[in-house]
Amino acid sequence: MVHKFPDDFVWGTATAAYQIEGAANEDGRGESIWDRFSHIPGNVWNNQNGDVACDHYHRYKEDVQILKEMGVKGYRFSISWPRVIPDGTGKINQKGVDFYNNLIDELLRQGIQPFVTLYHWDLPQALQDRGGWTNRDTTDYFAEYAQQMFKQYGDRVKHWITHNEPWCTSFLGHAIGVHAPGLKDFSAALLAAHNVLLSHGKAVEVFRQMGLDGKIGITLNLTPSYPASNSADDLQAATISDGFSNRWFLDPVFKGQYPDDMVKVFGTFAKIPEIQESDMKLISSNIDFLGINYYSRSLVKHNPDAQFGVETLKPEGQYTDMDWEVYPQGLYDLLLRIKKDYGDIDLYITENGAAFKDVVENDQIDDIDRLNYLKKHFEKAAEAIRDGVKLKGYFVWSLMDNFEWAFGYSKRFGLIYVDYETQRRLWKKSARWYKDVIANNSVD
Ligand SMILES: OC[C@@H]1[C@@H](O)[C@H](O)[C@@H](O)c2[nH]c(CCc3ccccc3)c[n+]21
Repeated sequence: MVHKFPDDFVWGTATAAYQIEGAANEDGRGESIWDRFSHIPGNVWNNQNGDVACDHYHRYKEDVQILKEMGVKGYRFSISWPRVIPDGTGKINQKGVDFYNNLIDELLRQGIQPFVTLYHWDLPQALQDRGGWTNRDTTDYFAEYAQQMFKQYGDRVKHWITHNEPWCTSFLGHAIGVHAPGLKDFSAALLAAHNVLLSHGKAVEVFRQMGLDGKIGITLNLTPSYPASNSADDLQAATISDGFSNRWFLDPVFKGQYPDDMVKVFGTFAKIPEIQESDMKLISSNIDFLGINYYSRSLVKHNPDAQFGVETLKPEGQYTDMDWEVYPQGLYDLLLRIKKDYGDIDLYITENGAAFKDVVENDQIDDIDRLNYLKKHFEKAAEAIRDGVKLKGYFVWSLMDNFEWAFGYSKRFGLIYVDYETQRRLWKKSARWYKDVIANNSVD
């Protein structure tokens, strides 16, 4: 069966600064918390780091040429805050600003819409030294940074994403500790989450005050949670899992309040952040779209000995190289739920993709697992649109293989294979297939 997409559907690919740029110490770039974190032995697989990555800082024209050949309508990338404002506040680094000017101009020259993420986890280390996201002042530094970026690029960039995945910034970085800055303090994580959300609200306020034409939103990683049975205990476990993964961020952004059930759950063992009068109104400032990063689902059951009384299961089925279950139905269910529970707002899939082990033979990469993963998820997206969801675009994670955070370069998500020895880019089978999907604007 052929799944057709709307005429103006924005097919794209996504990347992030620290994962692809390299040039970590070049042209005045300041240190980020991921530079610091990745250089501490033990934090990243094989002690790898983003010093060079895909050398995109020097190869951006070649990479934009690949986007052009692929026929993408949009390209989602992030700005490295310490590359443009090395100390996080104050002085601008003109060479850093020029890099993104050149990238944006190159994209527009090729007829590709830039979708810009302001924060994709690479906080300037200078701000971390002052408390980072646990310091409320950082929300003002973020608003200052956002204002500078709107001023520099707002004439050409029409889609802005304030934050990529506040859940990861807060919980992976401050509670679990596997991401920068590597803290293991749940109260710090809740405070960081609040300040990240507040900084989002302050940036939206600045964007509106500047009267720019363009749209602004936020990207959340969302994981639909399913109960292992219909028992009251398992249903409650799924509700708690949904609260931790999704509603802790969706409710403030769209309803201007934290979910009561989760305040009670978290409050039994952690400090709920002080919330000032205007905070929730700012956090729930009207946005133009929601970016959704979807990868997989959670299947859960009640277990009194597990954290929050929730045990995550591993059902039979196919798994990616990240050990994430392949579950396309979760994308459909998630999209319909967002519309039902949070309103009929424009949605973009700002990330979806899969890591599988790639084998290169005669410069060919027959990544049929990745191709089939994407095909199944595209089909579910088409069904959601058919059933009334305002899905406006889809960005595949990722354009090319890149630095996969704590997994280093050991996990490949790219449509394009990167040979890190030579920096050669090779089209995988999935990239050629994606080119056809875009050209036909349909999946069959
Ligand atoms: O793990 C693949 C990608 C990352 O490379 C992106 O930078 C990041 O935005 C992103 N988010 C997710 C889903 C949330 C998640 C992140 C890290 C680890 C586990 C789950 C997957 N991904």
